[in-house]
Amino acid sequence: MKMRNPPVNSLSLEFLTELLISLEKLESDKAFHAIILTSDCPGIFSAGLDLMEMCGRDPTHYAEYWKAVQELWLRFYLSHLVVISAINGVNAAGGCLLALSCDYRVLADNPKYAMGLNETLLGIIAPFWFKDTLVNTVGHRTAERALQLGLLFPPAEALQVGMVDKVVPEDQVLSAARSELAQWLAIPGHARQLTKSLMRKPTADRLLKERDADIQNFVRFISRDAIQKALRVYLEKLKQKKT
Ligand SMILES: CC/C=C\C/C=C\C/C=C\CCC/C=C/C(=O)SCCNC(=O)CCNC(=O)[C@H](O)C(C)(C)COP(=O)(O)OP(=O)(O)OC[C@H]1O[C@@H](n2cnc3c(N)ncnc32)[C@H](O)[C@@H]1OP(=O)(O)O
Repeated sequence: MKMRNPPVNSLSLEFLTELLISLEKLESDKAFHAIILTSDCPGIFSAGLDLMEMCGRDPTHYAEYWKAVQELWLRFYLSHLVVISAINGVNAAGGCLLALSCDYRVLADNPKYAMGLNETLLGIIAPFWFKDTLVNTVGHRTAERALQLGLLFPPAEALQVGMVDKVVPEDQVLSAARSELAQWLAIPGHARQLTKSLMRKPTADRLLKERDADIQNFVRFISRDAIQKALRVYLEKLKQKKT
């Protein structure tokens, strides 16, 4: 699955919906057993959630958007397919969440390709299920520091803290993901799937039990004047970077 939403693969409502539909199609076709998730945007895996979806819109839109974000995470996190990410670019916040929801992560060795949950740098916070997904991957202490500081880890550090499983030269990221896949596909499918569910269901259930409350929290939080201002300032900084 090659993500293509130029220029930065931001996860707009439309793009989230496309990803969901693609995932559902693959999952319902018995011929498919695995996905390699990668990017078609040079140097960028994903810039995360689309800030334009969270800025200057009305509460109904925020609620619809957040429901789609939840849905995408739940579907990827609990997918019965083997999902491996071949991370071939910078990968921020919501994009990093997507990679963390995969079964295995290969990152291209380029110092520009940092990844992490950097929400605090924008003046927002990573929701509890983003946090849980990170804790499940790197452990509590590393997650606590990374989340508070909004750290984006370059490849060597991402490997060291366990955010990714392998770092390879840029031109080998897909072939490394394919080689890894062979090992996962050699395991009897039902045993692997049940084990994945055993490991992940408690985390997913936390959100499933509070889905509506989580949407309301998000809408309340993102609608605050101070948060809207912080997002506008961040977007402005991104634009000014060019001049
Ligand atoms: C008490 C509280 C209770 C409950 C709380 C409940 C909920 C919590 C609340 C909120 C949770 C929200 C969680 C949010 C998750 C996210 O994912 S936020 C997004 C974070 N992403 C980033 O910080 C990355 C930002 N982008 C970049 O750093 C860079 O763009 C890049 C390194 C990815 C690429 O750099 P360049 O190649 O140099 O490209 P440009 O920077 O010039 O960008 C091109 C173009 O794209 C626009 N853009 C970039 N990122 C985004 C984005 N995420 N969304 C929308 N648009 C983006 C950028 O502005 C440029 O636009 P133009 O200038 O060309 O118009």
